[in-house]
Amino acid sequence: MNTNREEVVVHWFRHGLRLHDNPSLIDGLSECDRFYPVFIFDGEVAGTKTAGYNRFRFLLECLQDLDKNLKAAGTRLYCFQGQPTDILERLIEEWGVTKVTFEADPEPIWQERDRLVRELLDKKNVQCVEKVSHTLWDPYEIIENNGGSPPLTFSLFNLVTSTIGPPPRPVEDPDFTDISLPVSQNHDKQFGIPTLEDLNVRPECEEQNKRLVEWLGGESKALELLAIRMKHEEKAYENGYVMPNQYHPDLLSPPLSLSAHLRFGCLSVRKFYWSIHDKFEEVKPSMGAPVSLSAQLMWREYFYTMAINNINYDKMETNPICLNIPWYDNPDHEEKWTQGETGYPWIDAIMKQLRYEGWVHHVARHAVSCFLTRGDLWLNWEVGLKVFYKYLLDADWSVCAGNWMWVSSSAFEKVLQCPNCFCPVRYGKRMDPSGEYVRRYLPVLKDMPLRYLFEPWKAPLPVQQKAKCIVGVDYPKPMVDHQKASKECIQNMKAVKDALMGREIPHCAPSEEIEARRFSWLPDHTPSGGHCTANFLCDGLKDMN
Ligand SMILES: Cc1cc2nc3c(=O)[nH]c(=O)nc-3n(C[C@H](O)[C@H](O)[C@H](O)COP(=O)(O)OP(=O)(O)OC[C@H]3O[C@@H](n4cnc5c(N)ncnc54)[C@H](O)[C@@H]3O)c2cc1C
Repeated sequence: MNTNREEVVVHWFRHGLRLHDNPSLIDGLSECDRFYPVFIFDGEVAGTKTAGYNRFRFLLECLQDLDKNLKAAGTRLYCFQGQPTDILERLIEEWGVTKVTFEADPEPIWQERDRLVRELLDKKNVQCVEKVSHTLWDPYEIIENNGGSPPLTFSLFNLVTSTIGPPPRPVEDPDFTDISLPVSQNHDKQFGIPTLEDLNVRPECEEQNKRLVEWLGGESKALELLAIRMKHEEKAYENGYVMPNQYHPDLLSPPLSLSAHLRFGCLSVRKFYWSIHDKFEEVKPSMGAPVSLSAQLMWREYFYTMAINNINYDKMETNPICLNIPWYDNPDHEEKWTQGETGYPWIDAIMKQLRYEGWVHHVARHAVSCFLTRGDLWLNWEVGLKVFYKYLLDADWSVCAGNWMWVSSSAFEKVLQCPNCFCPVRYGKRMDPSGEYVRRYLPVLKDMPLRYLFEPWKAPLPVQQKAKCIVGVDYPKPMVDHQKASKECIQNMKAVKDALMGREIPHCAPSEEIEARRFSWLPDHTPSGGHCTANFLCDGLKDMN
């Protein structure tokens, strides 16, 4: 403890909305006399610039839960609105702040904000402590260990991280004892968490208020879900497989995903990683964890690392790792895709679930992103990215852009080698064999017989009449003919590929085909566990080589 001056610490929450495994918070509480936890709404923090209603609501739930947990520890969350430099400058004067701590925000879109804050703190002679805990490793350390640039392939990425060693284990829980935690009588009025109304955020559609699947933000919920998820993982390991959420895609049950909680940092990614690894060791002692055990978390890490020095990572034209593909410009098609009015029930159900609830399964994301880009509509992936940024609860600037570039063949694959696209009819039938998912999100088709559910335009008129759903009146006709559209896309892709022939492009890529198949979820099995011949794929470039 510094005996000469009172140590007054502000811990500035941005992401990392949790008390557990929070190294910068722990640092703030060590040698501290007076402590204030702060959150600043600056119009951008934690992705609020692009967030729609559901993600905003989720963020406020995270803050309410954080406030509740801080209250139990004897303090409260102090919320402000304004520019971080202005707010912090004011707090330095008013509270006599001597130290500011925060979790490093690894994405380049936050770098200018944090540079300005560091500059201010330096000028004011206030200590600044920033620690990495939103990712498993420090992305800069990975780049340094790869000779100064991000590893271009996923296998190289894994190799480099293995030379660094396993990620750090979670740190201890914070201890607030013997620290002055001032809270004013008027706290809620002065520093309370704003409501959605205060922030002028309203639902985009009425279904958002009667969601079928309830996603709740916050550390308490995240830890509860983690415990459920670990039981699910344990069962999978006992049955001889890993990555259960991907292995048996379940579109209907209550969600077991933690991606939104990871995105806001109300669950520590290191806690998740070590929970999985320790559980595997417990179930299969001395077997050695397979690489695939936490491969999904490694992809998250990979995309963060690839993006950290690339401010144009979410763009096509100015992004050095992204191929410039001459996509079509068709606002009418963009709108139909966005609204879930393509006339393909599998695609439309996914787009509705995305807008109503904010989360859709990985296979569903693949289906709609492939349909928008290289599969059918030949529209720029940036269009889809914007929609995902708005509606996805887990929308991460770098992870989302990375996945879009991948699916659209713009990066992260051996240049344009992806031979397949998904058939929006057969893929739907395969993933939703009972049709329950489509019926849940498209009630207009609830009485359509299963035989026609995924292609209702083929139903004879009396069948449509009986189902009270006339195609072209109650439900749209298909906006494109998939057979024709996908052939056109393949021709377009071939033209792009020919134009690139012989040019050396520094390109990010998976290590090999198995990995690409795993990433795209081109499975060997069906949701019900049976064998899958992958007949939902349309052959593409491989036929043309
Ligand atoms: C077009 C498109 C956009 C996507 N945008 C996002 C996004 O903005 N944010 C996001 O977290 N995921 C995104 N994903 C990846 C993936 O769909 C979700 O992470 C996954 O569906 C979350 O489900 P889960 O938690 O059950 O995954 P699990 O299989 O349980 O994986 C555990 C965690 O690993 C991470 N992860 C899993 N798959 C991926 C992946 N392909 N890339 C990077 N990280 C992954 C997530 O944090 C996830 O919670 C996107 C995928 C596609 C095809």
